[in-house]
Amino acid sequence: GCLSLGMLSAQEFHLQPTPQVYETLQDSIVLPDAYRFSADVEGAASDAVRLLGTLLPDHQEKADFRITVGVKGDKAVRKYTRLIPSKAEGYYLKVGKNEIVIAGADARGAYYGVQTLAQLLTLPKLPLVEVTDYPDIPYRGVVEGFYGTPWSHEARLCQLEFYGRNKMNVYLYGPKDDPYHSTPNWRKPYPEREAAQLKELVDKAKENNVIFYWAIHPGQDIKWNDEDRQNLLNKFEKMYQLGVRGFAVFFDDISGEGTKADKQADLLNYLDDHFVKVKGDVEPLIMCPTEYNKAWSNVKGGYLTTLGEKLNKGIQIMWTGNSVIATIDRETMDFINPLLKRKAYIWWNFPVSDYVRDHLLMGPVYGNALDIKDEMEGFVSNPMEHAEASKIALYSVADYAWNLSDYDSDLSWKRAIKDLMPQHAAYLETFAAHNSDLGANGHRFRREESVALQPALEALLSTYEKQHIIDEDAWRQVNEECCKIVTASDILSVSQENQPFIAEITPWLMQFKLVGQYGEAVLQMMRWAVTDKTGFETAYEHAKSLQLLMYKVDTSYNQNPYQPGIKSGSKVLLPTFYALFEASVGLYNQAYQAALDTRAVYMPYTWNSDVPQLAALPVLRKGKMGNVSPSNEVIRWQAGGEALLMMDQMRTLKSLTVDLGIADAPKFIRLEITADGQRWEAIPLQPVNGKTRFKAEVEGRNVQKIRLTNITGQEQKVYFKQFGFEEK
Ligand SMILES: CCCCCN1[C@H](CO)[C@@H](O)[C@@H](O)[C@@H]1CC(=O)NC
Repeated sequence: GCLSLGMLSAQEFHLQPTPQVYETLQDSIVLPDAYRFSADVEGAASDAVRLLGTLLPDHQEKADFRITVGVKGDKAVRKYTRLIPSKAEGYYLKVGKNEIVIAGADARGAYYGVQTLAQLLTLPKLPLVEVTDYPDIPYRGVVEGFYGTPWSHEARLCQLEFYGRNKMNVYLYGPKDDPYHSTPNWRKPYPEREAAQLKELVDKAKENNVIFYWAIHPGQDIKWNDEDRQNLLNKFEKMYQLGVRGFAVFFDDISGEGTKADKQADLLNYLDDHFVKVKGDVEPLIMCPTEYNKAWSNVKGGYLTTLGEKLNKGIQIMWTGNSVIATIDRETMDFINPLLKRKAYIWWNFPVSDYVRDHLLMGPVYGNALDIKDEMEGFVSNPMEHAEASKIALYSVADYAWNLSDYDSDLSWKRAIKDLMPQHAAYLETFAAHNSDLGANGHRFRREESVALQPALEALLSTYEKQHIIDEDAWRQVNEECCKIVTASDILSVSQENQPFIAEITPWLMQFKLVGQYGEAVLQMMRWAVTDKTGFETAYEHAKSLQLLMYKVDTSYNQNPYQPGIKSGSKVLLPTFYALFEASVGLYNQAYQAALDTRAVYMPYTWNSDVPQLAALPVLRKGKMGNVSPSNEVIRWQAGGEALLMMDQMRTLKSLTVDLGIADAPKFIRLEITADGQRWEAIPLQPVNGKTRFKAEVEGRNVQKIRLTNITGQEQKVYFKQFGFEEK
């Protein structure tokens, strides 16, 4: 089941999202167990009344305490009319000595007033308050629009409850890898089971006052003809019969015919005129353009202006910002709104991680401007495929979109963590603080990481590298944090507080613990590098073993074909420990005339050669790929000269490529592999591109070593352009 709201103490209590106006008197009441109730239960406040019913005991006619719930215009709240904000989804909430009043500007406003009361009721005593509240951004929520494993049905049900509690009113169903959402099966109705699940989601959304939008992604193969127009109408009709009352058409990430603005506009206007307007009880249509960010748009080409001019005014148009992954500011909105001739509906690509799948994005939501509440029609977040882990960011997106000017990213982040795991919040904060950056990525979008520890890490490293001395205060802080990391990882990994969440992050918890232990070992190495030879050597062995353990986690879990593996503390923490490892080994080697391997990152591959110019080339590993860094000089490869690539253990290969810059390499260089280090087998080099690149057929072969030998009996001049392989 989904998580219920944790009990918070009064002083750390904070309403979520932050209300526009919140007055609290220093007094509080104990809610009586009997109260008189007045509301138009059949009226617009029915959702609010139902939710209230789950929070309070049944009411009784004869009682002094009065609870009133209504929507502007209802008799029950007539006398509060001027206190109700005249803003969509606004509400007035009062907790007085003898009464509670919840008066909504509309149905959802009344519901949100009860959600706020629900939070107040988690306090030990109910404070006397007056809240006048409403959302800055009309549409706030989530677009499940990522590539990767779509969220499970259970995860979605939990999400919808979370949105209700956090006053998010939008969930857009659009998982890129759902075959019935996108090409080629968008024309087909959902099979029985999926249809039933969607209906359940629609009902759950309604229960939580969330508009469930079903999105279709037809652009890759849509034909601009009556047949496909009818196919789309039919599919929408099917979804309408399942209860869907919100529809979207996504034209993102497509190519070809489907990208034409005028055709897209005609289709959408048709759907608007012949479906949305005909039904009468369907939300305004949402569309995602093909040019959905500034970097990918060509204003002169007229795509955006065509949409802006042609699309019916009521249709909402999505936008991700100045690039696919970007924070949103005034300049962003000043660019796009005039082109669309309406306020853009922001599709914010965070915390989506489908382009950095080996990283979790658990850090604060920051960087979006606080002064643009009047420039956006909507603000929805595209999350990670990890539903529970995404809640930290989503909590803050809800906070931001409801009340921009009061938004505080760090306070919101801390509250999000407490909301997700009230009991183990401190441990989760340790984990989230160091698992927030994306690593290098094609979108060049980065996030801060290990912010609180950074000064100590920097002090420790610079002092040690420059003066070979230990900054004791920094050393202590870092050591304390490493200890917290190890503790937090273990406690979280067995926490029963939110098991679906722990299941999502377990591989990262394993890695995070190893990072903490590695830090501890490296700190010991620093301590003993020149003072305790055996102590250092033990710590060194331990650090090396931890490097191998981290490598094993990184190559065993989450082996997706995009960004395989499990990265943790990847931006600041681990790189600092690597640097301290190398520095301390350097000091030790100097102090004891030793030659310990200073390489910090576990490397399963070793390269050496008796060809002088080849010997020094570094070997690199990325996931399952290994390659020797190319050389851009002419290599004088002596007769019989060899180059050897050795694995730390037997490994199964998938492919191997060689390019020596000469077309007849097979005549000069023999390539051999061995599984046991004794028996070698020559593998023919087959031309790949008819030029100088060759591949060796090694698919499925178990290999311990790979050898390249100059068999011509005389020196050869070649280029070492490529020597790479991929493990299975
Ligand atoms: C080639 C696709 C690049 C951009 C794709 N972005 C997201 C980030 O990876 C991905 O989740 C996909 O759904 C989304 C498309 C998008 O941003 N649409 C407005």
